[in-house]
Amino acid sequence: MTALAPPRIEVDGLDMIFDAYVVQRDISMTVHQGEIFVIMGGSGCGKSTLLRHMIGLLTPVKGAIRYDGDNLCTAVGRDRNSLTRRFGVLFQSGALWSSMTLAENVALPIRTYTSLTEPEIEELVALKLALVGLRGFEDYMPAEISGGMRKRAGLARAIALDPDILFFDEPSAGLDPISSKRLDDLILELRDSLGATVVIVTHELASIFAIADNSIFLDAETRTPIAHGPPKALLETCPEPQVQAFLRRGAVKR
Ligand SMILES: Nc1ncnc2c1ncn2[C@@H]1O[C@H](COP(=O)(O)OP(=O)(O)OP(=O)(O)O)[C@@H](O)[C@H]1O
Repeated sequence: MTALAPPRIEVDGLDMIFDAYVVQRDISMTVHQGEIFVIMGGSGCGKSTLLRHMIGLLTPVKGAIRYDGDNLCTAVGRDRNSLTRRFGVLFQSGALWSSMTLAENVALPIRTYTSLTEPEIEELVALKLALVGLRGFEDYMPAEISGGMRKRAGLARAIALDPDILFFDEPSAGLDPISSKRLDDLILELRDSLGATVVIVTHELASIFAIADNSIFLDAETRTPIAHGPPKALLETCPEPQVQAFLRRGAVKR
C-alpha cells in the first residue's frame, strides 16, 4: 500500500550473533512510513532478537539500523534518546505492573517523560484507554481483566507518548481467535489514526494475512532471510519450500 511512502526504518546488512552462535546474518529490509511490517519465521529463527536490535536493546555485531537516515546503533546520549523516544513497544506478556491500576500503568511513561500536570495526565490516560476500547476501566487492576484487555491496556501504555513507530512482539500470543482479531483491528485503527509505522513479530497466519502490508521471512536453517514481500504475494509466488510450508501450515502448494 505504501510503495511511494518514504523509508522510515532501514536495516542494512545486520548480523545477529551471541558469542559464537549465529542467530541470523545479513538482514536487510526497509519499512516504509505507515506500513504494517511483519517479521516472520519458525520458532527460534531470531524474530524477537531482531525486534530487540531494532529498539536498541541489543547492539548488532555488524550492520546498521537507520530511522529516517539516523543510525540507532551508533547514536549516543541525547541523539539516541530522541530516536528511542519515538518508539512504542508492546512486549509479549503485555508487561503491565500488577500492583498498579490500568490508569497508573498508562500514566507511568507520561509521568516519567513529560512535565504535564496531574489533571492533564489524567485526561491523556482516559483518552488513551478510550482509544483501545477500555473507557471506564481506569481503576481496574490487571488481574481483574481478561488477557485481551490486558494486551489492549499494554497498547494504551505503548501509545501514551504518541510514538510514531510501534513494535509488537507476538501480540496475539495467548489470545482466543476473537480477541486476537479484535487486537488486529485495533492495530489497523491505530496505524490509521496515529499515522504510525508498525513492526510486528508474529507467526499467527490469520493476523499476517489480515494486516501485513509487507514482511520478511527469517530462515532458521540457513540463518538468513530468504523472502521479502507482502505475505499474500509470497504465498502465490515465493519458490522457497520453507516459506510455502510456513504460510500454508505445512500443506504442499499444488
Ligand atoms: N541473549 C541471548 N544470548 C544467547 N542466545 C540468545 C539470546 N537471545 C536469544 N538467543 C537465541 O537466539 C535464538 C533466536 O531466539 P528468538 O527468541 O529471537 O527467536 P524467535 O524467532 O523469536 O522464537 P519464537 O518464535 O520461538 O519466540 C534462539 O536460539 C535463542 O536461544
